[in-house]
Amino acid sequence: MNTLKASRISTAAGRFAKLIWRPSHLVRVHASAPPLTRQISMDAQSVASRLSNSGLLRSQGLIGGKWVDAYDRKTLKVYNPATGEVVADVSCMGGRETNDAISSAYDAFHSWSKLTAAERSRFLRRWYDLLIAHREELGQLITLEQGKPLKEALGEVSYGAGFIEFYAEEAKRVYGDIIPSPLADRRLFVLKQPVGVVGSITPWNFPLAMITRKVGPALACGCTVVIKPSELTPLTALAAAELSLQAGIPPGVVNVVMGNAPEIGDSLLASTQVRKITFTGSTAVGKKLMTGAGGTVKRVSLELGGNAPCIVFDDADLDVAVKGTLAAKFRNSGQTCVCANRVLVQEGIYEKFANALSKAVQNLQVGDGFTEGVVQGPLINEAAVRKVESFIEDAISKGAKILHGGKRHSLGMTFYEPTVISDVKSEMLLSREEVFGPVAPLLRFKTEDEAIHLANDTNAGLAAYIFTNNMQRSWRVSEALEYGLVGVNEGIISTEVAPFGGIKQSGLGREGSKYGMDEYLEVKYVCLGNMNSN
Ligand SMILES: NC(=O)c1ccc[n+]([C@@H]2O[C@H](COP(=O)([O-])OP(=O)(O)OC[C@H]3O[C@@H](n4cnc5c(N)ncnc54)[C@H](O)[C@@H]3O)[C@@H](O)[C@H]2O)c1
Ligand SMILES: O=CCCC(=O)O
Repeated sequence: MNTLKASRISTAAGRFAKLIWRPSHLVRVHASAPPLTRQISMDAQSVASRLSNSGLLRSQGLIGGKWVDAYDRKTLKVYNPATGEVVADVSCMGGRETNDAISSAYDAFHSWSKLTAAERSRFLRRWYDLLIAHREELGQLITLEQGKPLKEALGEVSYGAGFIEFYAEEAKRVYGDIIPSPLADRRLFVLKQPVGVVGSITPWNFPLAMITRKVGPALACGCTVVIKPSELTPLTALAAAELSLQAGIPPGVVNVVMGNAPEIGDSLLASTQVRKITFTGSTAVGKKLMTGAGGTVKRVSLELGGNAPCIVFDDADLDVAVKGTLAAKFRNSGQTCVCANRVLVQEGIYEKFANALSKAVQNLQVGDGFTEGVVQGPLINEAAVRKVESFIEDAISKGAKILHGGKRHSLGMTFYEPTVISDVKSEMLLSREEVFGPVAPLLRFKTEDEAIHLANDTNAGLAAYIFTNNMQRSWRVSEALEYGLVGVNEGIISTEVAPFGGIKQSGLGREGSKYGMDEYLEVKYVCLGNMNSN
């Protein structure tokens, strides 16, 4: 049995919370409440049995406030990627269950949207409190089905719950407008109203936060939701949904279906009752959904893949650049959409930076996310490892050199060695596509203009990072980068209070912050005429 130290975080001071990544973990730190530390001991099996006793290990879908099996009783298996063991059999649903979930959400919309903002806010706040009260179980569940180290998983729970807290507050700030009328006998108003039923489709890499980032603002605005989590990681979504019921959120406001993804997606797209699709995942699936939404002219928000450049200039502080790159690249074993995908290094600092990064990467401990000290978990599945292998083979065949790692880890399963690879060129797969694994490819550049050109030479436009001590350069380059998010001398920039989203083929719309509310609101213009009559 492993002994593990988990950081426990107070629920106070949420607004001042920020995400940080230390080589050893990702946690959300609260300004006024230092984390307490306590010992917990566990292995995957004892975690599963404890979760089962807590009532949070659910295996059925949630439709209209009831836990239901797939109508044909089919199930699908959820695996622990660190061990290959089956964690649970969950309902494998399809179109019929999705249609019922949509009807439940549609019925619930009429009453939920009519609550006062303060009432919806209180429901969300109670949900947030429960997510935080069950932080440890939720963190364990994330590690169990997704594989990330427990400390990172606990960080995700705080981050994910933060969206519910933030939007509990934001619910009360949906303001309309009064427009000065061009005609004396008219008054012009703008109302903001909820979009309606929202279909929310999410990936496996952040099993909680990618859901709460959508559902928080949707519920705050008065919308109801049908959630379709990834089939690889449905357990966290189901546990969060169970807590939404415990928070008193009325039946039908939150529904969860999972199983046959294309069938569920098609039902959501075809329904005229679903007024919006919000999707986080690959660009390929996002494009399909965007096309499909055209049939019923639904609103669409898309958070898609990235190809983040991390630019290290000669004038950067070497330690800051190495620490920031390590954080931006190796968080969740390289499996985040904002992970640095290409590290562009100016020629004057290239050798020093390559050596320092390789040295730092040697210290990243790989293993089961429940083992103390582990900072790199397994990749999600065999296909993910094969993708990394093929990208490395492609790069080596075209002249790149491995500085550290470069192969499967001796632990087997889907563990891959944290890798630094130099002499990467822009025509290699590592530069063209998202590797989604623990590989830092180093590319050399000479001038600022060349770095900007290389960085923008992609269809993606999600996150970019710059390391420089020159203030003017940091402004110039931030403005020139065709990306939705830019980190300057910082490798972890996500927080619920700031807008998150991409441009170009990385997506449409923003999540988090006050801007995240607009995605779930319609603007209605009301003209009040004949004002001069008695
Ligand atoms: N921009 C962001 O905020 C963000 C965040 C996390 C992940 N991502 C991206 O997600 C990708 C990794 O996640 P993934 O492998 O789960 O992506 P994916 O596109 O394969 O799957 C995402 C979700 O879509 C569902 N899906 C697949 N086919 C579908 C269909 N035809 N109709 C409806 N739903 C369908 C999946 O079951 C899953 O729930 C990466 O490209 C990553 O960059 C982006
Ligand atoms: O993988 C995408 C989300 C990562 C984040 O929110 O920082």
